[in-house]
Amino acid sequence: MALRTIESLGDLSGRRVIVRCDLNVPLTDGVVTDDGRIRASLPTLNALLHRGAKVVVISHLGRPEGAPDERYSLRPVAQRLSELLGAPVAFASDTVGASAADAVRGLADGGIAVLENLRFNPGETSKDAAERQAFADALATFGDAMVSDGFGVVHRKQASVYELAQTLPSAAGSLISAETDVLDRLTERPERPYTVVLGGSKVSDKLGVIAHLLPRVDRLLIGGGMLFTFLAAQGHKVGASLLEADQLDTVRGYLAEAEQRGVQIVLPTDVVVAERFAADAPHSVQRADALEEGPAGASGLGLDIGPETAARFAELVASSTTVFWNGPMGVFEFPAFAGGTRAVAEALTRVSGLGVVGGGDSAAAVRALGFTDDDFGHVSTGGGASLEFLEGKKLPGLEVLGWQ
Ligand SMILES: Nc1ncnc2c1ncn2[C@@H]1O[C@H](COP(=O)(O)OP(=O)(O)O)[C@@H](O)[C@H]1O
Ligand SMILES: O=C(OP(=O)(O)O)[C@H](O)COP(=O)(O)O
Repeated sequence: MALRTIESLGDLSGRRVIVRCDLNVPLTDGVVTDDGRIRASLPTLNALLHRGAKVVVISHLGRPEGAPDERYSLRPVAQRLSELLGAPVAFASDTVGASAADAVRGLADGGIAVLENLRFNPGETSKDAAERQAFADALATFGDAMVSDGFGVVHRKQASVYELAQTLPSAAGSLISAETDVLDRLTERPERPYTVVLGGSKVSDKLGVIAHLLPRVDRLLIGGGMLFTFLAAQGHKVGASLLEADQLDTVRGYLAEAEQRGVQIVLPTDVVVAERFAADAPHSVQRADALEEGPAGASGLGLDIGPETAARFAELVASSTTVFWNGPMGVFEFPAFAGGTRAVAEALTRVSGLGVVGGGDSAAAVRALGFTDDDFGHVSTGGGASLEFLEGKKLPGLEVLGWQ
């Protein structure tokens, strides 16, 4: 069954419509540094505003732990949204309290408000379905209908993604429709060679998808934070680099299975190692199987794939017909550690078939490095969500909208 569309919700003029967006954008000192996910939300928001709906936007930002935390406030995001819409956007300083109720009550037809970060409330991410439902019920008092458009979060069974869509009449927005259309092409019959490139820092989330990707892909290139768990699994030292020590056996299992299936898992042969996590940290290129300790007893920190690896990855990406890439190859936010990410991004622009970059930080990375969305086959707003979609997994945030 296909996703329910906004049309299925009937006439929305004068009705309160809650829109679940993924406005989880990078911020530095309270300033939005990449507004890609806000821009991606505009088509649905504009469509609803033009129909005269009263639009109530909800989103998470970062991973606060169920309590207010000013560092993760959506206020700067509401400000940027207002600039992009060219219209005022009301902001509520809580999510289901008095400020939210006031903001929603004050909405005119065609007006819009953003409520504070959903994850300031423990019910949003609770493991307990009853707690999630109670939070969804509180949110539901602000809407007559709900549009789900936060593609980046459809793999999360969270109150605003799942229970809320069951509680109110609900439908998918145009971003979710567009994302599923493209990713479907990668799941059904990807043209081969099909390569997946993995990196980033959400290592434990992403190691899990490898088991399901192995039967589907021809090549898996491993960079970013997760490469060190692979190196450690092969018995190499990784200094103070990111490491999931309890995943070593699992990773050894992946390496054995890949060999059996004839899938190439390509690991870095060199790594850029820094003395500390800082833009100006002294650094050097080291062999991946012999990462040296840092000076004065300090352990070295692997912050990027090395130039030899970057060239190899670029060659393997550019010679593939279908590529999905999630997760920067290194700490691209620091220019000294952006080389691997730049090389893979450039190679992805040369893919003859479909080259997709997915993930909040990955999309931000390619834009920060000077690429535009038009340079790629598709830029997805979801990293983990795309990966789980490509695994063929049933995603709660899509199933609840009628997807099968
Ligand atoms: N070797 C590394 N060590 C620490 N962090 C890394 C490393 N490589 C990449 N990163 C970080 O990974 C982050 C992005 O990871 P992630 O959130 O998983 O990607 P996405 O949002 O695209 O799914 C970036 O902020 C980047 O600095
Ligand atoms: O940034 C996100 O995912 P991504 O890093 O996988 O692209 C989404 O906003 C989901 O956030 P979460 O991984 O904290 O649930």
